Amino acid sequence: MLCPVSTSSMGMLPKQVKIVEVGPRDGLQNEKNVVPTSVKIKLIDMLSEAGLPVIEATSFVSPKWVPQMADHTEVLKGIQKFPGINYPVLTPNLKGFEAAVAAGAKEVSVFGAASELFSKKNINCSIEESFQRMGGVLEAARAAGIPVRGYVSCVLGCPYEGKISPAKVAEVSKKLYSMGCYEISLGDTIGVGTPGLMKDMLSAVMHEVPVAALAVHCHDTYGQALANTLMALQMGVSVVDASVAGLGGCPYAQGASGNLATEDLVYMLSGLGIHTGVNLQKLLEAGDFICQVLNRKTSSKVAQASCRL
Ligand SMILES: CC(C)(COP(=O)([O-])OP(=O)([O-])OC[C@H]1O[C@@H](n2cnc3c(N)ncnc32)[C@H](O)[C@@H]1OP(=O)([O-])[O-])[C@@H](O)C(=O)NCCC(=O)NCCSC(=O)C[C@@](C)(O)CC(=O)[O-]
Repeated sequence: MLCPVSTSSMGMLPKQVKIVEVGPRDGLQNEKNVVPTSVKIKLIDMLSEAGLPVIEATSFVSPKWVPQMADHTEVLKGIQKFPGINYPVLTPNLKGFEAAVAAGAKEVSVFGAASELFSKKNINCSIEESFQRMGGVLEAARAAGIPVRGYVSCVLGCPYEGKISPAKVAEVSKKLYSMGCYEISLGDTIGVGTPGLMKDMLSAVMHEVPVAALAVHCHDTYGQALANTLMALQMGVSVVDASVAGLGGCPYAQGASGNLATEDLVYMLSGLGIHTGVNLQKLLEAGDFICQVLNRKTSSKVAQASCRL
């Protein structure tokens, strides 16, 4: 069993971090070969066993756009629902929301972007039009008593527009928060950010949205995901998205690679004395399971190191 070495003081850090596991959705949506539904269900059940408090199970998007998520209903209905664990799903529009609710979803996420071009590529509409669409989902969710999380993509850079201004990220985040999203997840979709950029972006967003309602969602393309996450934690963020084995990538974000590996995040947080409630050993087993099925080497450094022990 791995034992992270504890550090002494790291300045202001949260005592507890909520990890949002996005592997079954963000991690698998970009896979070329169809991942069997039974494998997705087993992965989610193993992640539940590992104690992740939130597991994003699937997405109710158009199967023409993301074929890998076409089995959303079977996945959501097939998983074991552990008490105290949330299983949110992505819903881009009312059609997706209604299908998600019919399949038993108790929480949904809407997703927008701070980049016009990315918005167009990912959801086929402008940022302004996306507010209308998300507004429809939020209204229906409010009536049904379903909490909604909001994603903002490209917060530290866009594959099509390049640099994105912190002011634009703050504007989109403020809008989603004011429309009723209880939490805003800030996505470095293509993993180009560095801690300095994270600090500037978060400083701008925190003027508009309370830090308690913010989460970070870092991809690791340039190996910066853990450093960027630590910067966010030092600024008071206490919700972090991560993906088992570092799987991930958005099919509509050129150059996007895997997310921050959940195993690496748990190891770091444990070493900092920050509570997550996650059992690292069971998480490693879940990562090992999905990597074997996908015939893929894990991207988690902690998982790689644990194999050598
Ligand atoms: C939003 C749309 C649907 C617009 O797509 P569109 O083509 O503009 O939509 P439409 O309303 O014209 O519909 C086209 C067809 O799709 C169907 N359709 C329409 N909606 C649904 C639905 N919900 N479920 C099932 N089917 C649907 C609809 O019925 C119709 O079918 P047809 O008449 O041609 O047979 C499309 O662009 C889409 O599904 N995009 C999703 C893309 C996606 O999933 N991207 C990855 C997730 S975001 C991400 O990964 C980033 C994140 C969150 O992780 C954070 C980060 O890292 O930055």
